[in-house]
Amino acid sequence: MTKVITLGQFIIEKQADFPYAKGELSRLLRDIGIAAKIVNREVNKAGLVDILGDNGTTNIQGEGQKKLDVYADEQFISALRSGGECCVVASEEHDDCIFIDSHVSRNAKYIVCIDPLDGSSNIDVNVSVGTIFSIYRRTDPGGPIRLEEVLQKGTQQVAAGYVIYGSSTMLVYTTGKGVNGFTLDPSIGEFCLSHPNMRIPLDGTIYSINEGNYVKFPQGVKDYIKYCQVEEPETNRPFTSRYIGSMVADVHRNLIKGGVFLYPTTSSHPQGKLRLMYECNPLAFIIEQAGGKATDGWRRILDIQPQELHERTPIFIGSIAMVEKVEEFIQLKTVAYFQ
Ligand SMILES: O=P(O)(O)OC[C@H]1O[C@](O)(COP(=O)(O)O)[C@@H](O)[C@@H]1O
Ligand SMILES: [Mg+2]
Ligand SMILES: [Mg+2]
Repeated sequence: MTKVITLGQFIIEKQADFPYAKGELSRLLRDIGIAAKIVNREVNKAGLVDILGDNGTTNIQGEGQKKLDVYADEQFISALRSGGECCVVASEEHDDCIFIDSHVSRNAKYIVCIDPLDGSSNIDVNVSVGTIFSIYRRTDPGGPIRLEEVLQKGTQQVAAGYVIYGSSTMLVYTTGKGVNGFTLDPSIGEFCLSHPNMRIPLDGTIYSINEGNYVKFPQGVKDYIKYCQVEEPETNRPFTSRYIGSMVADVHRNLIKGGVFLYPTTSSHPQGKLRLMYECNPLAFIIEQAGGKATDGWRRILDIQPQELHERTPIFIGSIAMVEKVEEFIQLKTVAYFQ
């Protein structure tokens, strides 16, 4: 009988890795786990409760908010507010930071950036969706919180993770010492360690991009897609195209099977579509910790200095060999173009 290790037990156990830890980060991860269970409960019965469809509101991205976007946002913020370890939340669903000034969190030193519900276009059609979170420590504890303390580079993350609400519900996270995955066992209501020390294959045969935008892509990306589709058995090509349309689910698949997820600039999204602070940085931290790579075609995602809360970036993330091939095409094309 394999020993069941719950998320709570694992977090406490791993706390020993951090000599100065006082349990605050552990409690913060616990709070996120609790909110994930509550959101999971609604996702699982979405068709039976009034949680499908549009909320009739728009967020700062100009995107229509889904009822589940708003519900998930409320659950995570309320768990972080009552948990007491978080002093400010930056959420996809709020224009500005939410400063948590409750008596329990007065001395809280953690900052959470969150995409409460990722893959909104898949909510109503019962396809995997997720939650993505990124955690930073305050840089100037004691003083009034300033936006600069939120706009830290991805390299400064102390933890990051995602929840995937799919055929099973999993929580995958890192604190900079490897990546571990936990599956929710509904019979005991606990996330249990199911994927210890996750490693992404160095190479793969899956490419993941919304080819419907092909005409809008930079030439280098178009050339890479053509490269993937060439018949050449020695290099396992043509590769397999897989695109779920929920970043969490596409990146999770590639983490397990190998592959590359691409969301480049397009003529409709000249900066890229996906958000640096609560989509790209946390997933880049996880994939790097699992032995993969994440870039914007030129720079390491984690080295980008954020300027705004909701700024976007192009992203190429996954197996090292595949991401480096994408970079080759992007940089080659660009260099040739300017000569
Ligand atoms: O429909 P597109 O343009 O392919 O975009 C899909 C991408 O947009 C997203 O849905 C954006 O995230 P949100 O759903 O959190 O806004 C990603 O999960 C996904 O990878
Ligand atoms: Mg998202
Ligand atoms: Mg979202």
